[in-house]
Amino acid sequence: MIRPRRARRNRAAEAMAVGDASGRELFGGKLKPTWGRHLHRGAHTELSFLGTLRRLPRLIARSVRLGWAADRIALLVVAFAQIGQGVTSALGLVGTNRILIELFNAGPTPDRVRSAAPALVFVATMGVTGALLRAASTAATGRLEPKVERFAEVELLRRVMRVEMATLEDADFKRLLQTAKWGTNASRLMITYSVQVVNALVSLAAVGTVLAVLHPLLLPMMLLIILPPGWGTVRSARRRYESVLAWTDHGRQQGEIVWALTAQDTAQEVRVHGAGPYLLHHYERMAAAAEAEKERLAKAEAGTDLVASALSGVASGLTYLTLAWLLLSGRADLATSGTAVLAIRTGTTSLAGLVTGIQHLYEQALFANDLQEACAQADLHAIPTSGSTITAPHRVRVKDVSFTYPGRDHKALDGVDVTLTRGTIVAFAGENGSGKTTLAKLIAGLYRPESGSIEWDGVDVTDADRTSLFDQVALVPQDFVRWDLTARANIVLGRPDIDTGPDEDALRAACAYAGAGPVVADLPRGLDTLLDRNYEGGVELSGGQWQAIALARERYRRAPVVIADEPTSALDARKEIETFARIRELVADGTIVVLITHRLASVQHADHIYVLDKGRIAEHGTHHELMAAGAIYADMFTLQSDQYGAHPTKASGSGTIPTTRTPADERTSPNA
Ligand SMILES: Nc1ncnc2c1ncn2[C@@H]1O[C@H](COP(=O)(O)OP(=O)(O)OP(=O)(O)O)[C@@H](O)[C@H]1O
Repeated sequence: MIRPRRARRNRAAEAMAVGDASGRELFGGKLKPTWGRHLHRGAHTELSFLGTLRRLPRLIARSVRLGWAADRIALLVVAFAQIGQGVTSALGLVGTNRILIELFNAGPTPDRVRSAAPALVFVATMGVTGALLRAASTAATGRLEPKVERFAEVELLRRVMRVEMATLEDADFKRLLQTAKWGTNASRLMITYSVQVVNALVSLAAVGTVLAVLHPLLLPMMLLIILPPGWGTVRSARRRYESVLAWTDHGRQQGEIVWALTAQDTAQEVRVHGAGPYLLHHYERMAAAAEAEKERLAKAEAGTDLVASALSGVASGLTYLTLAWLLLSGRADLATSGTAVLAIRTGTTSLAGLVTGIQHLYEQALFANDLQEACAQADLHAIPTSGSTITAPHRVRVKDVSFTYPGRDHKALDGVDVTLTRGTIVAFAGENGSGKTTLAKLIAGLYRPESGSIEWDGVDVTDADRTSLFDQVALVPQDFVRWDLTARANIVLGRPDIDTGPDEDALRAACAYAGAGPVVADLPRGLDTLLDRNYEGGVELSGGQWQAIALARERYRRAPVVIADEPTSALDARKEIETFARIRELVADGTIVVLITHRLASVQHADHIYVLDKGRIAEHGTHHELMAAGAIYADMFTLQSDQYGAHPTKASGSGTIPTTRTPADERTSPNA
């Protein structure tokens, strides 16, 4: 049964309304990302054909600049080959015209063919030259494109690597960076589309010149015939993009549901709470809507194509009628008309290439602009690499420092004063979120104080060459990196040396120090084992084993300031005690150790303890002094030791977890 048209339309509208309702219920509407390659997708559809044309010179100039920076020779070859192709194409048409003139002359056929022969050879030569130039252009473009992409990518990476942490955490910069990453591919595509556009322009110029020379009326005629298909191409392309965009927004919602139904994170609730059938029900409604939307837009596109083809056909008919009139009225000869038909066909193909080329070029340029903007922003917020040089410090002073994270309204640090002295352990204690890690990051030079100053032997960090500061610091951060690389690379990344490669002796010593020896010995390929089980031959380490590797990395770095933030959180009791003992040994050679841990049994051996509370230093002193004060630290310590069934008196301060005695212990332990 054939349904009436209106009924079919209603069915599609109904399916879309139902799908939209599902989308609104689950996601509040269509999912339009504000990042990445989706941001500018289809942006050219908002631009008129003339608007795009106006932007053309700037877009081409941009590609030329990129190409020039990446590979000048390849760029020159492409330019030469493109112009050459235009010239050969024009000369080919002139030659064709000559052949036709000779062939349409009066006289016996063999004579006419003979006199057309030189022109035939000439046209063939132009054809071969054009083919050679096309090949040269293809080869040079193939060489240029990846270089442009690499050039753009390396430019971005080099800058982002050096940007201040605070900038990296800024929401606007993050968004810009997401889109800019697509700019590297866009830079390559800009070359492709620029070549396409230049090729079409040169070809159109060549055809136009030949036609104008043949007969003044032929040039406007060519415009008449090529404009309708040009308009049709713009409209069709716009429709296609709209279709893709509409489908993509629906598809994205479906993608989210597919993920939710198959992911491990959601598996429990999908099963126990009955979330599975509910989500699948909405998935099916959305799928039906997406299909209806696709169908509707496909029909609209077909209609546009039909109108464009009809217009093009009418224009062609008019043009051929005009040609016939020129011919019959003696205003043009048969050879000129034949050449004009050939030229117009070439011109039509070129125009279609020009239109799509410009559209793509414009879209890619938006991504490339973001890349340029991200590079400029990164330069603006780059970590300074000039200024006073910082060397192994005797004293680091944090003076009245305050700091607020980007996008946060409360201070993470508020008027903090801390002193670190050579050959001592300084511990930061305090509740979760009190500011310990933030303070350590500021000391490591990862953030700049909002107010106050941090001085390394009197040199204000703000005026210093920050790379020289980083050189003095080794980190065992709370969230240390588990590089998906070999065990060797994981340790060597503590102080990578591009020129000399890994120091094997130091590597072994670092493993021994960190207790990573048995971990490495158990690995199938020892230090060369890949620590990523997603790949063949790769293994996954336990949390404690990873922590040993991170500690080995810190040791391999051998820096005069060591910042250890919860360095034993994943270790068992024995390894924890051993690790703290080794960390304490570091001070013997003058190292400054900043220790952050909630395990107060280990903190008690520090030379000085700073207790943070809501971003402020609430109290500080030795373990003994703080226990005697009977405030925050004493409460925390007593709470922890109570868990082990021991009740140290506030003044005695002896922990229940046995520790190894070190020179630092001798200086600070109340039991010494
Ligand atoms: N990258 C960040 N961006 C925004 N806010 C942050 C960031 N890191 C920490 N904060 C906030 O700054 C404050 C201090 O955090 P910090 O990590 O320094 O505390 P902490 O004492 O080390 O905590 P914990 O004991 O849990 O490790 C907290 O309010 C935290 O939410």
